[in-house]
Amino acid sequence: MVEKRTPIPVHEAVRKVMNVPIKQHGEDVHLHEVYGRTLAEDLVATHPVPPFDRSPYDGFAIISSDSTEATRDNPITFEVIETIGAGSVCSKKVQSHQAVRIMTGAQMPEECDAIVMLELAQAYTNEKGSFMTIKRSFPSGHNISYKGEDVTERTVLIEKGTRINPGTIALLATFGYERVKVAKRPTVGVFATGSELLELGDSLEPGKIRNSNTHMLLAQIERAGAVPHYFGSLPDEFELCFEQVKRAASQVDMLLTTGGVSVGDFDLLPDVYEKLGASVLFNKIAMRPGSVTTVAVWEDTLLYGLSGNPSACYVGFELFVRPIIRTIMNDPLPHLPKVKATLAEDVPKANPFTRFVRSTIQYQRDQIHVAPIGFNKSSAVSSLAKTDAFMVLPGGTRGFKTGDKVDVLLLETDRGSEWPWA
Ligand SMILES: Nc1nc2c(c(=O)[nH]1)N[C@H]1C(S)=C(S)[C@@H](COP(=O)(O)OP(=O)(O)OC[C@H]3O[C@@H](n4cnc5c(N)ncnc54)[C@H](O)[C@@H]3O)O[C@H]1N2
Ligand code: MOO
Ligand SMILES: [Mg+2]
Repeated sequence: MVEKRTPIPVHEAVRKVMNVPIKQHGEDVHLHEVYGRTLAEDLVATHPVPPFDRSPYDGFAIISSDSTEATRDNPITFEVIETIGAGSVCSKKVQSHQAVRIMTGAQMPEECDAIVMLELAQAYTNEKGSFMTIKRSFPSGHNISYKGEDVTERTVLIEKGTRINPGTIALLATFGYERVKVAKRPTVGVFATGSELLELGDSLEPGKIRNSNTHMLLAQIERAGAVPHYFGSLPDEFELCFEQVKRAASQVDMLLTTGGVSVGDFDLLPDVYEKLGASVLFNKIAMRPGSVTTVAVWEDTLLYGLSGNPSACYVGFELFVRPIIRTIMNDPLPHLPKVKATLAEDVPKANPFTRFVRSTIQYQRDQIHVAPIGFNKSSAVSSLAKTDAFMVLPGGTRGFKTGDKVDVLLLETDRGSEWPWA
């Protein structure tokens, strides 16, 4: 008798996976290597930015009250006592009707409270020294970039779990972080299973196909931010699969296999999980593709039996593996982000299971349009190359029409979502 499996709803399957206890670790990494990683602790401002009042222009620093009477008909002259560029500080005490020639970024002389741009002053030198004349008044605070105007001390600037982008790196550098505490990336092992599989350099033979899934998965693992570890391909031989899976599982945080999880004579993963004594969370989900996706826990390792069918394998990864990787990396938004989009063409075929249609999105004026990509069977590999979103069509008997609003899960974005499931 073929084993009868009971499908569970997608959201329940995701919840079961998310409930598995995971361990989060941090590590110190050089600033030049943290792009794309996630912060393992809040980034707090250790000093104000800028750290001192400074000039935002090349100009003259003055005491503003000296300029009050200045007009076109009553120009006022200042003695220029020093010139300072960014990085230098004024060495003299500025007296009434004195000015300091100051460049952008240089610290304000203590006594001064306004900056006159070079263009608004007439500078000259004679035997008595250097001078400049202005023909209008400047209020106190004119053209000053104040200490702390960008960032005040002790503000939490970026929360733990944020993915580090170039802007984050600028901020980290501002506060002198040479090494940054980031979330340790989990290592995710990958095995292909299937006696039909050829490797990349092999020529086609009757009945055989090249293994595409594991190479795709290695890239999906990287896209999710984890470290892929490729263990190779296994033929459909039970003892070998059992030994190899057992050995590999103890070396990684998660182990993915593709193929061999359905009910066929050579689908060996269910028996591997049984012999290991792994606890199987589910082995059938009410979704297409990827209904056979199986997840088991063995010791501290999550074992994913992803489908051998390429599209099913791809979807299974994004729905069930990605959020765990992101969670291990402290991401508070570990799931694929969900948006509403307008269907750009009819999707007539109904299905009782929730469908994740490999799709492409287009931003048109104020709307997102979504269209399925070509051949959309579970076995399809061609449609994956152009996939940047999954259209989520709830199970039921009806098809969907052009113009319908549908849910879409976005794949090509760093920013995730909280819980996209109803
Ligand atoms: N009687 C039933 N048959 C099947 C059922 C079922 O419920 N009852 N489920 C079907 C569904 S749905 C799927 S999906 C597949 C899942 O099959 P498996 O996960 O067991 O995978 P395999 O049988 O090993 O292979 C399926 C298919 O994928 C190709 N494959 C496998 N590995 C790779 C790889 N690394 N790269 C590219 N392609 C791969 C393999 O050659 C097969 O064509 O089962 C249905 N059957
Ligand atoms: O697991 Mo299958 O992919 O639903 O066609
Ligand atoms: Mg099979």
